[in-house]
Amino acid sequence: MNIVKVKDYDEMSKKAAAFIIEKIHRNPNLNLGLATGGTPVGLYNYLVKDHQKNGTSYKHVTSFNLDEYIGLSSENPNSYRYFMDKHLFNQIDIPKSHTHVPLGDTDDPKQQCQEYENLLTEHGGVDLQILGIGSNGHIGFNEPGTSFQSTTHIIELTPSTREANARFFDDPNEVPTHAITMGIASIMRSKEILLLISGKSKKEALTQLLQGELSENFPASVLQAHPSVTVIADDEALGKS
Ligand SMILES: O=P(O)(O)OC[C@H]1O[C@](O)(CO)[C@@H](O)[C@@H]1O
Repeated sequence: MNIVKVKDYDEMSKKAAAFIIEKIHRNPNLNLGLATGGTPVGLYNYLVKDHQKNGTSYKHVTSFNLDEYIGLSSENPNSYRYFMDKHLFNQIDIPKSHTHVPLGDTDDPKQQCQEYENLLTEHGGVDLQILGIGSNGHIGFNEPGTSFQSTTHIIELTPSTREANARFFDDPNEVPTHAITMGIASIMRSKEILLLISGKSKKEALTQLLQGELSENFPASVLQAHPSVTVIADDEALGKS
């Protein structure tokens, strides 16, 4: 794992944006894996600024998001489709038809998982996957105990994840109990991974990622076995401030 140490959230976001922009310039047809949550918001702001100022184009990029809450439609402001449209897709020139987020309000979530996994395979997989990490080590919504062999699947969110994500909802009881997430095996098939970690609340997770054993009880530990992972971590996550 290549560890890039930065001062703070802003520097992490800027570095991550530069990393992605360079990949898109090299390969305008990039298959880009995207994450939601608080961590990548600053990164997306920098991608938008760069698109407006320097004209980096996403016309030929295809995107795949990691996950979506079950039961939330794309019009629901808490859905990850809505989040992505708002923070990134509506502000750059990526064709909407090139953007993929699992459908959360489908009648058949199991079928949706299979279709999403097939879509990934049909497109030849993800070239560069952006990841955040939960305090309990989740990547995507793969909670502790998820099989390293898992492909896109339905997951029951842990109380700690629902509690952490309640900050985005008006009422904590509205946080969905289940989500569709790319599996660990789906994530591991990405050719390259960029993991962003910021803030004191992620310090233990980062320590465990770097020093802990490879275990399904800490999903992010699987990244130790991936050949091309870059981690951008700030001082607070590194325990330096
Ligand atoms: O960035 P946050 O909000 O701390 O969330 C951590 C991770 O958990 C998730 O919310 C679950 O998908 C991811 O989007 C994110 O990478």
